[in-house]
Amino acid sequence: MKKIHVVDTTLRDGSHAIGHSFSVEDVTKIAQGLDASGVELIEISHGDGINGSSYNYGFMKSSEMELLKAASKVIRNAKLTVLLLPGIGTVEDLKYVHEHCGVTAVRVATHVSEADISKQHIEAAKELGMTAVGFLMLAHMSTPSEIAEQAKLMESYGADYINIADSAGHLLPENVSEIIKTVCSAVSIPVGFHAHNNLALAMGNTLAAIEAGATYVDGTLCGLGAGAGNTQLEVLAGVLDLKGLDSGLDFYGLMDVAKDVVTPIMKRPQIIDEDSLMVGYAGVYSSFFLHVKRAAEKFQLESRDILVELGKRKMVGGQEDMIIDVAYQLSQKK
Ligand SMILES: CC[C@H](O)CC(=O)C(=O)O
Ligand SMILES: [Mn+2]
Repeated sequence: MKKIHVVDTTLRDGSHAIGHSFSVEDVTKIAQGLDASGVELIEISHGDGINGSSYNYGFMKSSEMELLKAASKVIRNAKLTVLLLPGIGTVEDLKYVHEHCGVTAVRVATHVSEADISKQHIEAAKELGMTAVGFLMLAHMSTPSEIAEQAKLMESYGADYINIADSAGHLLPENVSEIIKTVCSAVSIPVGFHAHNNLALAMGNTLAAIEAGATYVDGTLCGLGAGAGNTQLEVLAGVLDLKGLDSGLDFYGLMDVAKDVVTPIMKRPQIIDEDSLMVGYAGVYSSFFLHVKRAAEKFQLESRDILVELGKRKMVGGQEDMIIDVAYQLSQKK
């Protein structure tokens, strides 16, 4: 039976969907449920990675360190993981969460064409004895062979696996297949995939990635995540089982945590509304979703007009402050 390693990012990507407002109690219950249900890596951070709590990205309700410490007390088997975007998070932050918060894995995320900025963070993680993952964001913005070159760089820094992120939820299954196949043949480490559901393709694209050779896949309980959310973890557990793939997940256990713990925390149903559909269609970073909604309200614009403009300008993660600028410019033209 083919082994599929499942990574949960409810407590990281999911935090984009609830304005980074997880409490210590939420994290404790969710991490405990995920660990007991066989999830291998549990990612907990601000939605934009460690140290993301700021005016630009949105402030967290509870401190990241507090949340990580609470999770590390209840996790028995899974690797407590953080996301780190070089420049937002630093090597010092990584050392701190490793030494004081029980973090044993890090996913170092860069824009799809900027793998070179992950070198010092991946190397530092390996020196600390941690699992290090190279995470390439906004995969639709590069060609499969360009992505493979970037993946090779991350492999050369010591990454244990490469994760390809369809951050805008813009890729079609055929695109995902081509990217994953090309990356798998370029590197000799495992390849993973992170989907967003803006075009209702998160599950389909995750299966296309597995078919093409990915052995690590991301999911979130209730699909909680940026834009229309991520691949719904409890559904994924059932689907992998039906496909005869070994994920080691407890399907019923995940359904219970989703229903009893995550659903009551959700601020809105994780659906594909007009705004998230346009995020996917225009190829915009899913994490921009709530920032755009707020800018649209402020300048009395339609979110879709802002999103199309952001797509045209090929805006990338880290340019959240530019959303207000673009909205202001559009309001002046009106
Ligand atoms: C800002 C980090 C980003 O949300 C990482 C991620 O999940 C993605 O690129 O999809
Ligand atoms: Mn994401």
